[in-house]
This record gives sequence, structure tokens and C-alpha cells, in this order.
Amino acid sequence: MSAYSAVRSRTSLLLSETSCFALRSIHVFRDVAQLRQHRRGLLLNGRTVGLVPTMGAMHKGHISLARQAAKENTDVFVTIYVNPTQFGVNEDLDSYPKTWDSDIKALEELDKDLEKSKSIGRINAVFAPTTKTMYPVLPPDSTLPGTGSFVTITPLAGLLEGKSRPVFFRGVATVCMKLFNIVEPERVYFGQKDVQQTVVIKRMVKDFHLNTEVRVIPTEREPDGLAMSSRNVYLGERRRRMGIVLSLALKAAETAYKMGNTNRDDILATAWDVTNVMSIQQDGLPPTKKSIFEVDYISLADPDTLEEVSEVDPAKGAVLSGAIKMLPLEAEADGERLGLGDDKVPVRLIDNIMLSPQ
Ligand SMILES: Nc1ncnc2c1ncn2[C@@H]1O[C@H](COP(=O)(O)OP(=O)(O)OP(=O)(O)O)[C@@H](O)[C@H]1O
Ligand SMILES: CC(C)(CO)[C@@H](O)C(=O)[O-]
Ligand code: BAL
Repeated sequence: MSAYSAVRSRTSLLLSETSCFALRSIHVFRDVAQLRQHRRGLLLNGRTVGLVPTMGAMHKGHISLARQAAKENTDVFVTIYVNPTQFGVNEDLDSYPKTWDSDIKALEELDKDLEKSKSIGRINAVFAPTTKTMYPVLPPDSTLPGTGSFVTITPLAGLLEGKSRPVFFRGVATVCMKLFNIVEPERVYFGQKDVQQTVVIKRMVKDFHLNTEVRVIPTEREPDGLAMSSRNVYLGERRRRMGIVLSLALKAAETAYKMGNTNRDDILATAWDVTNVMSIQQDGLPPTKKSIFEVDYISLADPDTLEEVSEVDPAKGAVLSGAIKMLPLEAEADGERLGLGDDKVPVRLIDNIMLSPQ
């Protein structure tokens, strides 16, 4: 076993047994009290904390959030917690990818890079709580109306993603309120990819007078335009190729807007043309070649309220967003590279483009 993997496996062991330990320069906390004590020390030394909430399964999108946080704060705290209350009862909580060792490795590599580049900020801590820590009184409830202490942000939480995932934003707002209360960060970092989440969190911070600044960081994409997402590991080569349909559709609609079109029907028709053509093409293929997807929604909405607009106000711009479901493959082709779960898991992909004010 290499020295590195020895450290890593020791880490996994320690994670399950202790409440706080240090990985080279990064502190790992499991409990609230130790984290608060550590955070208070930073505050007394005039240091600032940027919080990056994640569910782990790190990719370049997460790293870009942490990198930005290190530009604007002396210390970055990353949380890794797969929050049960944001998953509906039939959603993918149990199969959500968990990659602790490679997550920590990615954060350590980022931290080394920050040290080399003499960044003002460094990765200071990882908070990886247990569910008993995050939900200390009642077990997490994913049903509606649900029992427990929740933060609900209406009507925002019921729009767009909220129509298909009715408990999602209640769970997100609730866990983020807990994380913000525990860490008391100067700034919190969220990705543009989950645009509705950023709008919900900004509303929560404003309505509850939370003493933190919400920073939204651009979407990291693969070279062909697919938004990076932890769930992309479920896409084998065939579904992965088809996964770009949403970003292509949104790009086409953005082009219509940039050419001066502000009418909803015209802008959205451009996006639907792309999804319809690609869908018809797939329908004509044999089961070993096709990759079928369903469009959940394509939306053109106000950037603050996320209510649908019939005309883009050029002074304000709009959010163009969508969600598709990549369905399981009907049949596997010989020698085909499959994704995690052998392409049998339906995968929800979301994406958006901000139509900027003109
Ligand atoms: N491609 C991306 N670019 C920038 N930020 C991202 C990207 N993907 C995720 N993030 C942000 O990282 C944070 C943590 O997200 P999360 O751990 O859920 O990863 P994810 O890739 O969004 O996973 P999922 O597959 O569940 O959508 C969120 O603020 C999210 O918006
Ligand atoms: C913000 C978040 C970490 C809350 O669990 C999650 O919704 C995510 O990863 O985007
Ligand atoms: N990235 C948001 C978390 C989720 O989709 O469950």
C-alpha cells in the first residue's frame, strides 16, 4: 500500500470513529461543537470563512466554487453531506454517488495549488456530519407535509424543479439554514448550474436576515457543452452523447434572443425544435443504438421570481432553464462502455442560461 493510500484508508477509518481530525493541513469535522470552537478561533484572528456546501462526488464545478471562495476569504470550509430531506421517497438517495477518498484528494490537490499560487485563501476545513448530527431530534422526513423543523420558501420552491421534486427545495433550504448557522460564514458559494437553488438561497438569506453574502459561480462544462454534474457518472457513452441535447436547445434559444427576439413563444420554439428533432432521430434507431430522453420543462422566467414571462424585459433579462430525464437504455450494444449502474438508472439533467439585459 502506498503512503498516500495508507493515509486515505486511515482517513476513512477515522471518519467513522472520531469527531474531528486533521488531514495534512485540512481539518475534518463530524460534529458541530468542535467545528464551532475552531471557527471561533478564526474569527478572533480576523479571518474570514467562505462556505461551499456540496453533496460530495466532486468534479470541476465544485472545485471552481472552492477556488473562488479562496480568492475572497482567508479560509474555505467545504461541507460534504448527502441530505436526505431533499430527495423524494422515490428519488435516487440510496444510489447517489459517494466518493469520500477522491473528494478529499481533490480538495488536498486544490489546497496545494492554492499554496503554490500564494492565494489569500486556503482550504481550511471539511464538515462531513452524520444525519443524527444534522437532524438531532426527529429523523429526516421526505414526505409531504412531513414532520420536523423545515424552512419553506414559497412560491419559489414549487416552481420548475419543484413541480417534479416537491420536497427538494424545502430540504435544500432546511439543510443550508443548518449549515449557515453552524459555520456562520462571511460568504456562501453556489453554482449557477442549479439556478433555482441560487434564487431560493438568496431569498432565504434576505427574508431571514442571515448575515452572509451569496456568491453564484458560473457553470463548469465539458468541452461539448454538457454541464458538469455528479450524476453524469451514470451516463455511459451513448446516453452521455445524447446528454448535450438540453444545452444545445438552450443555446439555440439564447441565439434567438441575442438576434433581437424577446417573445416567449419564439424563443422557446427554437429550443423545442432542437429537442423534437433529436428525439425523432432517436425514435427511428434500433434498441441497441437509441438513447431516449423526456423533456420535463423548458422555461423562460423572471430572474428574481422565476415566474414564467411572456416577453423578456430587455432591462432585466431572463432565465432560460430546462430539465430532461435520460431514460435507461433499452438494450446494450456489444462492447459498449456503460455508466455506473449499467445505464439502468434514469438520470435527471438540468441546465440554464442567463439571458442578460440588453
Ligand atoms: N457544473 C457546475 N459548475 C459550477 N457549479 C456546480 C456545477 N455542478 C454543481 N455545482 C455546484 O456545486 C454545489 C454542490 O452541488 P452538488 O454536490 O449537488 O453537485 P452536482 O454536480 O450539482 O450534483 P447533482 O448531480 O446532484 O446535480 C452546488 O452549489 C452546485 O450548484
Ligand atoms: C446545496 C446542497 C449541498 C444542499 O444539500 C445541494 O443541494 C447541492 O449540492 O447543490
Ligand atoms: N445539485 C443539487 C442536488 C440535487 O439535485 O439533488
